[in-house]
Amino acid sequence: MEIKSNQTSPVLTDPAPVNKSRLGTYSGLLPYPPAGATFSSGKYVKIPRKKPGTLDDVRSNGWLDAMKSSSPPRKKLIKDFTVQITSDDTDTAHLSWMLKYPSALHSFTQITDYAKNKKIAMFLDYDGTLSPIVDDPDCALMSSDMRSAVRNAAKYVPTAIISGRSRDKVVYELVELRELYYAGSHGMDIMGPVNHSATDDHSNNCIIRSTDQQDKEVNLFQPAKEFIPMIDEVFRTLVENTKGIQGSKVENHKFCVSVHYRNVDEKNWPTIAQLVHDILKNYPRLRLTHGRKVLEVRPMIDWNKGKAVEFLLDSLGLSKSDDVLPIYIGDDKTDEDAFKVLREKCGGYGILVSPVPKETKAFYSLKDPSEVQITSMPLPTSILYSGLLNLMELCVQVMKFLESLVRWKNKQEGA
Ligand SMILES: O=P(O)(O)OC[C@H]1O[C@H](O[C@H]2O[C@H](CO)[C@@H](O)[C@H](O)[C@H]2O)[C@H](O)[C@@H](O)[C@@H]1O
Repeated sequence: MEIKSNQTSPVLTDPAPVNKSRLGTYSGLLPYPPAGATFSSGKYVKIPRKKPGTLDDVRSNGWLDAMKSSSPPRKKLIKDFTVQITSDDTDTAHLSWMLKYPSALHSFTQITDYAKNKKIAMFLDYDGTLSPIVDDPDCALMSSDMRSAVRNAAKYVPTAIISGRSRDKVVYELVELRELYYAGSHGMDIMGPVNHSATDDHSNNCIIRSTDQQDKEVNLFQPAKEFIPMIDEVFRTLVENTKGIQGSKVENHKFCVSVHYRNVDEKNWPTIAQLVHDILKNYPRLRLTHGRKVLEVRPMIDWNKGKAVEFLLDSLGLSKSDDVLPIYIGDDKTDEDAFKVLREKCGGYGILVSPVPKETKAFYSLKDPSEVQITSMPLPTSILYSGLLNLMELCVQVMKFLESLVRWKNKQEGA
């Protein structure tokens, strides 16, 4: 991947035709459909509001369906999961899914055989991968064992965390490991290594040469920098307007905003969806994506976790060789962009962390292995146990994978 020196921005920040000359072509960026709008610079209380829409808006554009399918409510999942595991149909469906996306742990030898004589680069998502999905996003902590596993992996292979959260939150509050590279806000805020052989990267105005806390030279890449005031404005509007919706939570990730509805009564989902929809009408340069019980508002730029992987591989000097094996572990829709890049462009492996079969661009999967144990328990106990296991076990599998990798690397280097 090359950064062209004659460009001012790698990002499609303004789709209006008059600004086309500002559009960069970072790694073949393609424009999003024109939105033809300008930045609103007013304070959130002064935003000229378009007429609020009707709930039909969010029904007809599919938002509600996407919200309902964005990870089933935990109790329902556990119940279905527990009841269904005795069913032959589910077993068959699951087995055929596992044939398509085999367990990364069971296939570990196959992976390492392929990795022999290659440089591995490890990319990890945070929520649902390194920490279990919990009701309160502020309580999604990674265990100290997981932290050690990630730290050890980073001793052997360059390791980066690519999260939807703000980079600062992930680095300073959640992960706290200085030896990693980080991309926050779904890849729109990257702190990565300086690739001295890439001579022209610093001429791109989205890249700022900086130093990290250990005074190490780093590159800061923020392709949506000009959206910061807009995102802040939308954040404050959303906080204000969702005040009355019990259980809702809005997070500001600097380059994107998350509107959580995990703890909102399902009968109020249409209201929260419509509210976000109405606000977005005032910001045609922002778009919405769906995560796990979360609506994510982000700039309409052609940048995602997949592009972030490409950018980091390039920064690491690992983008142009066949002897590189990038591995990406993630659980969410936004991770699919990275799985796709690995599968189609980088010759790497995506690993999907999921308790249920899902369509994915990943190559391998990591799934809760505890279902066999819990069938033998009486139903209420099994529901309780599977709840606890479900929360923790997926992350434990990720940890086991990282530990296996470290043991293998260790052995290789000792050999
Ligand atoms: O890319 P990620 O690191 O996976 O971040 C995606 C979102 O993760 C967080 O929300 C999700 O996890 C929460 C804690 O388990 C959960 O309560 C929520 O329902 C999930 O959507 C984070 O709070 C979001 O801002 C991220 O976008």
